[in-house]
Amino acid sequence: MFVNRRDVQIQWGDCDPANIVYYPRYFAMFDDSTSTLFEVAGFSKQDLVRKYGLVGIPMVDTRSKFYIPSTYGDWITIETKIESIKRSSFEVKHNVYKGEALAIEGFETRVLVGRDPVNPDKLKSAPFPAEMVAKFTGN
Ligand SMILES: CC(C)(COP(=O)(O)OP(=O)(O)OC[C@H]1O[C@@H](n2cnc3c(N)ncnc32)[C@H](O)[C@@H]1OP(=O)(O)O)[C@@H](O)C(=O)NCCC(=O)NCCSC(=O)c1ccc(O)cc1
Repeated sequence: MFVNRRDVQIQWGDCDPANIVYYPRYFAMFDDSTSTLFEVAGFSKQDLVRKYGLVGIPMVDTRSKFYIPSTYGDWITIETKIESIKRSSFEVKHNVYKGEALAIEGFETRVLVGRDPVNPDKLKSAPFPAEMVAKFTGN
């Protein structure tokens, strides 16, 4: 299974008056982590558009579980992987570590989409290309 890890330093502007990270900031970090996962796996946004004729990977379901708070100056490590792929939809898992400790779990269901051939103003789910499945899952 393909995994990407990135270290993120919490900034002053990420925090609320209680000096802990305001939770929507984690969702923005998770979005960056999913984009980075695709990029590092060799599927940049430009590749999705130009090579595969896709438009993007919109979110259809997401949630998180928060165990340990962080504040400005802290470093966290976000570990991201695709846990499963169906036809066009896939499950992304983010594990956030503070040192060795699991601080947050993030869950996403996303869908690979292209333009609807009938109405190009609309998005339409698209099957996962086999080479992308192989890279992310090892199958
Ligand atoms: C994504 C869609 C275009 C797919 O619609 P359709 O083309 O009609 O496909 P379907 O309804 O058949 O569903 C396709 C698959 O998604 C699955 N699906 C659809 N909705 C859901 C939900 N809510 N949960 C779980 N799975 C779902 C469905 O089971 C199908 O699975 P597969 O068997 O693996 O193919 C449509 O569901 C949609 O527009 N949903 C709203 C998406 C949205 O507004 N999200 C929030 C903002 S987008 C965003 O944040 C973003 C991030 C990154 C980007 O690059 C782009 C956008």
